[in-house]
This record gives sequence, structure tokens and C-alpha cells, in this order.
Amino acid sequence: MGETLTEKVMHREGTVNIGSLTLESGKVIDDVSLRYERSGDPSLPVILICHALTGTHQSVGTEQDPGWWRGFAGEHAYIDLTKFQVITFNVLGGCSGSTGPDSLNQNGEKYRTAFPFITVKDMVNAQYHACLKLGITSLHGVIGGSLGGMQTLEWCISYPDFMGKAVLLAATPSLSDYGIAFNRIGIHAIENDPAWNNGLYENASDVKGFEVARMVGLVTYRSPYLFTGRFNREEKEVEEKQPFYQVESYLKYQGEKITKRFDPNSYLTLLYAMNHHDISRYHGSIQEAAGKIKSKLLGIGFKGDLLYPPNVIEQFISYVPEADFHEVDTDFGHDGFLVEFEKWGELVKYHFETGQ
Ligand SMILES: CC(=O)SCCNC(=O)CCNC(=O)[C@H](O)C(C)(C)COP(=O)(O)OP(=O)(O)OC[C@H]1O[C@@H](n2cnc3c(N)ncnc32)[C@H](O)[C@@H]1OP(=O)(O)O
Ligand SMILES: N[C@@H](CCO)C(=O)O
Repeated sequence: MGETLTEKVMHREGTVNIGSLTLESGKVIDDVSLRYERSGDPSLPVILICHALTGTHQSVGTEQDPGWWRGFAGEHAYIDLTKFQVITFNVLGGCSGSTGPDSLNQNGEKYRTAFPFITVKDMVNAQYHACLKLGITSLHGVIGGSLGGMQTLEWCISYPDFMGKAVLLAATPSLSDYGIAFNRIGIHAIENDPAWNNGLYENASDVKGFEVARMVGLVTYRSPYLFTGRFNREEKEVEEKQPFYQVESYLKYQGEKITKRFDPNSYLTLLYAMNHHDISRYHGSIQEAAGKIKSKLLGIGFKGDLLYPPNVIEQFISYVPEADFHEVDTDFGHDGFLVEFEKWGELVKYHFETGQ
């Protein structure tokens, strides 16, 4: 099939039910479903793509409705769909079709804040069971950025014999105190907004604290250079007594936009899971955890990433038996893994396509 695949054959979405899932905490979530997207020839080796905080299972999408990594993954792209098929799950705890705070529990009511605390490892365990249900018995590779990178590391540690290679983008072996601090500002803004109403809000767009959470998050996902290059203190014309800058307008727009496409309780669930991310917590130390990684690992850091500094990724990579590191020169900072594929895509292509 390969190069003659049509969009219709290449792209399919579905929901897979994995039954009950026992969490790391010992709690059980009944009737767990994960929404997924599969692209490519089903006879080709599988690469699992793990999405970031507000991403979805729609990584490749279609020409009419492009996914968030379309262009990076596609026919003759850096993840080449003439050589591999890809699968992406919406994470456990997410809000794009997988079981999470906005989905219904056994009583037919939304979980909301009754949804349990979950870990990145729980997300990965759910994906492993979903792969088996879908008849996927091994993965050629796993790749992801940010929260997707955390999942990639947990995959390497939890299921070393199920997967081949791995690519870690813009993620460290644990979330830093600096990262937790910014997450706390977002959590505080949401949970202290009276409209959040202990998770019982009617509409996400009523929760203005969610807008604040996205605004502060977004500032940490970019860099000062990007904002200067883009906005350069330009003012927007508004009927206000004080000036209103384009960068403020941009942040305001992004704050409002998130409430139209994401669920605040889900956002909280994922932030709490990210805060907990630390691969040393059940292996003694980060060095010991790294030493157990069997996958050939490519780590990529993005210049100016405040949350997941490239030097921390580089140091971690030095502990992994078979691994390489590369730093990408970018003004985007952390969000570099979502853009400028021409700067780093060939590294990923080479990693997945060569050797064993
Ligand atoms: C359903 C889904 O969307 S699933 C996708 C899941 N999302 C993700 O995984 C996140 C991926 N995307 C991103 O993080 C970003 O879009 C990136 C990193 C890929 C690109 O970043 P950027 O180039 O900065 O674009 P970004 O999306 O932040 O901003 C552009 C938007 O801001 C708006 N904007 C730009 N300048 C201004 C301004 N001065 N005032 C108001 N709005 C502005 C643009 O009109 C554009 O609006 P649109 O999104 O409605 O088209
Ligand atoms: N920009 C990413 C979060 C940072 O990894 C997202 O919105 O999912």
C-alpha cells in the first residue's frame, strides 16, 4: 500500500474500552475508554505519538481538519507514513473523548472533581492496555513533547519489551519546582474562581480563572525573544484610558480560546499529574531509572525552555545507556516541539528509520 494510500484509508478514529483500570494509588476507574486516531497502513510498524497538555488524539488529522502534528507526521514527512503507521490516544483524564472528569461515571453523572488523582504512569498503563485491545503487540517507537515526553519516559521504564526506540522532546525526568510553581498559579486561579464552583460550573467559559491559567502557562511556553519579535511593544487601538498592547491582546485571546476547547477540571487533573512526574520516585534515583532504559533514546531540548531546560535533558540523556541529545536553536522556547519541524525533524526521522 504505502505511497498509494488515500486519506480515507490512512485516517481513522475510534474509541477503545479497556474495562477497569487500577491506578497507581490503588483506586479503580471502571469502564475506561480511550479515544484514538490511527493513520497509515495497518501492516506497517507502529509509532505511538503522545500529546501535550491541551493536545488531542488528532495528531495527523485530515487535509480538511489537520491534526496538531500534521506536517511532522504524514506521507514522506519526518514520521513517514509510507514507512510507519501512527497511533495517538487522548490521555486518560483528558477531555477529547477519553475517560476524564468531564465524562460520565457508572451512575450516568459527570465525574467532575470526583475523578481520582491520576499519574503519568496511569496514562501510559491505560494506553498499553488499549494497544493490546486494538491488536497492537509491539511499538516501533514512542515519541512526545512536554506531557507527551513524560509519557514517553514512563513508556520506556514501564514497558521496555513492548517498544523499540523513543524520542523525548522538551521534557525532563521530573518536573522542576519552577514548573510546579507556575502550575500552582494556574491551579490557584481556577480553584479560587467562584465560577469554578468546586468543579460544578455550567460552562467552561464562565471560569475566568481558567483564562488566567492559560495566559500564565502560555508565557512559560514561549520566550521573551518570540514576543519581542512578534509584538515589539505595539499598541492595539482601544477605547481605554491606558494603552493596551498587542501582546496583552494575544494573551487575552488565547485565554478565551482555551475555554472554548478544553475542560477546566480536566486541565486541573493533568496539571496535578504533571506536578507528580518524577521517574526516580520508584527507582531510587533518576540515574538508576535512566540506567534501566533499554530503548535507544533521542532527547531534544529547545533553547530558552524555562520549564524543561535543555541542559537538564542533556544531563539525563548522559545517564541513559544508548542515547543522543540535541538542542534546537529557536525563539519559541518550550513550544518549539510544535513548530519549525525543519530544524529538528530530520533527527527524528534518522532515529526512527536507521538501525535496530
Ligand atoms: C482542537 C485543537 O486545537 S487541538 C490542538 C491542541 N493544541 C495543541 O496541541 C497546542 C498546539 N498549538 C500551539 O501551542 C500553538 O498553536 C503553536 C505553538 C503550534 C503555534 O503558536 P503561534 O504561532 O504562537 O500561534 P498561536 O496559536 O499561539 O497564536 C495564533 C492565534 O493568536 C491570534 N493572535 C495573534 N496575535 C494576536 C493579537 N495581537 N491579538 C489577538 N489575537 C492574536 C491569531 O489570530 C491566532 O488565532 P487562531 O488560533 O484563532 O487562528
Ligand atoms: N502548548 C502546549 C503545552 C505545552 O507543552 C499545549 O497547549 O498543549
